[in-house]
Amino acid sequence: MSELVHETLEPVYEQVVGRNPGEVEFHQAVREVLDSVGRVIGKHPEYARAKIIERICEPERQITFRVSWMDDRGEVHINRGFRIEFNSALGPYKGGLRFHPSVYQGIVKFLGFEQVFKNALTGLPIGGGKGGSDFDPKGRSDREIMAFCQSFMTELYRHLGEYTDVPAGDTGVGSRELGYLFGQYKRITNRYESGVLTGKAEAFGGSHIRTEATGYGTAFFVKEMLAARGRSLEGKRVVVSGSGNVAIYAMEKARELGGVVVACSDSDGYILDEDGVDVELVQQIKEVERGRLSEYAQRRPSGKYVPGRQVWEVPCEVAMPSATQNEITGKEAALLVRNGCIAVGEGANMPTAPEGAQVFREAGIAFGPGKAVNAGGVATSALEMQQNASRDSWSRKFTERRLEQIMVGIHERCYATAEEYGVPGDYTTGANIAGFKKVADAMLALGLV
Ligand SMILES: NC(=O)C1=CN([C@@H]2O[C@H](COP(=O)(O)OP(=O)(O)OC[C@H]3O[C@@H](n4cnc5c(N)ncnc54)[C@H](OP(=O)(O)O)[C@@H]3O)[C@@H](O)[C@H]2O)C=CC1
Ligand SMILES: O=C(O)CCC(=O)C(=O)O
Repeated sequence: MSELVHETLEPVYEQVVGRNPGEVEFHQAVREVLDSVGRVIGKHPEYARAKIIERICEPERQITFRVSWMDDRGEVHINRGFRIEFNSALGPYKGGLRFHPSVYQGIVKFLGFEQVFKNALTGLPIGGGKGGSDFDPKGRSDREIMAFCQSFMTELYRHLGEYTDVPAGDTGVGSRELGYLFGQYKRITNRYESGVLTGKAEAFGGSHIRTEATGYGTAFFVKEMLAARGRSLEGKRVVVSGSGNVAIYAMEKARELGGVVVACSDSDGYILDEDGVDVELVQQIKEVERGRLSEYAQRRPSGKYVPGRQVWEVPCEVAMPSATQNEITGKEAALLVRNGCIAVGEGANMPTAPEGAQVFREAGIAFGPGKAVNAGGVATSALEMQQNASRDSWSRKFTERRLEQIMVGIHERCYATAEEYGVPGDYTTGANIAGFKKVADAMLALGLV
C-alpha cells in the first residue's frame, strides 16, 4: 500500500472503530474491504475527494426497536429488533433478517455492510441493508413464532416499501416467518404489496428457486472456481458446515454436479456418511420436523454422528462453510489445507476469520468469499421483485437458468477484476474492488447525499 493510500485509509478505519465501539464483526468486515480498495483509490483520487470511503462505511439509517410478545404460558418477553439501512445508491435497501440470540448491532451492521458490495456484484438494481433480532426461535411453537413476527413487523413496517427497503430471510428466518411477516404487513397497511418482502412462499408471490438459490449459487460458484483451474466437482469429497437453508441446497447442487458430500453439521456436532449424505433426510429432520442433526445417525445405518466437534476435521477436497461467521479460524484452515482441500466457497457470510483467509491465500487454494459466492440468494430475491413488479411468475427452469448465469457473471467479474488489479486468482480482492467501484460510481453520480 502506498504512503498516500495508507494515510487515507488508516484514519477511516480508526474512525469506524471509534464510532462503533465493540462492534468487532463490523470492524472486521470494514478492514477486509479497506485492505482491498487501497488498490483503487491510488487510481481514482475522485473517490477520496468525495469521501466515498468514509461515507460507504457509515450506514444511511440505523433503526433499533423493542419487540414485546407473549409465549404459550402467558409470559411476556422483550427482544430487540434492528434494521440497518446501509446504502441505497443502487436501489432500495435489500437484505435479510436474522433471528438468533447472538444478534446485536455489530452483527447486523457487518451483514449490512457486506450486503452493499454483494448486491452490487449481482449487477442488479439493489442497495444494501440487513436486520434481525436477538430472538431465539429454537424450541418455540408455531404460535409463538407468529406472535413474535407480528410484533416485529408492527414496528418495522413503517420503514419498509417495495421502493424503500425490502427484507428477506437469513439465519432463523425462512418462508414460515416471511409468511407471518408479510401477513402482518398486509394487515397493517391494507395493501397487497408483494414486492415488500422476498423469499415468500410460491403460493403468494414467491419466486421459484429462491429457497434453493443461496445454496445452489454457492455450488455454481465453486464449479466456476474449479473450472478456472481446469478441474471439476466430479468425484470430489465435499464437506459443508451447517444444515440449514444454505447448507441443504449447497449439498443438493454439489451432489448433482458430481461431488460426493460426506459431512455436514449443526451447532451441536456433525454427521459423517461415507456413502454420501442423504440430503433429503437432512432436510426432513431439520426443515420439516425442526429436529436435531443427531437423529440422522439413528435413521441411516451408514451415518455416524460426532457430537461437540467441528466438521472441518473431516478430510475433503471442497469445503463450503454455510453456518455462521468466523467458523474457520487459522487452525481449521490449516487443518483443511493439510487434509488436501483445494477449494473453499463461502455459503455463509464471513465464515472465515482473517487468519483463516491468510492460510488459504498462502496455500494457493481457490477461495471464494461469501459476498460473491452466496450472492445467488439476494440475486434471486431481486428476480422475485422483478416478477412481483410485472405481476408475472417465471418457470422454475427459467429462473434457475437466470441464477446460474448471474453466478457465472459474478465469478467472471471477480476473476477479471483481480487480474486487472495485479492479484490474479484473489477472489476476495476482486469481489471487494468490483463491488466497491459500482457503488462508488453511483454515489459520485448522485452527488453529496
Ligand atoms: N438464507 C439465505 O438466503 C442466505 C444466508 N446467508 C448466510 O448463510 C449462513 C446460514 O444461513 P441459513 O442457512 O439461512 O440459516 P439457517 O438458520 O437455515 O441455518 C443455519 C445453520 O447453521 C448452524 N449455525 C448457526 N449458527 C451457528 C453457530 N453459531 N455455530 C454453529 N452452527 C451454527 C445452524 O445450526 P443449528 O440448527 O444447531 O442452529 C444451522 O444448521 C448465514 O451466515 C447467513 O447469513 C447468506 C446469503 C443468503
Ligand atoms: O435475499 C435477500 O434479500 C437477502 C439475502 C441475504 O440476507 C444475504 O445475502 O445475506
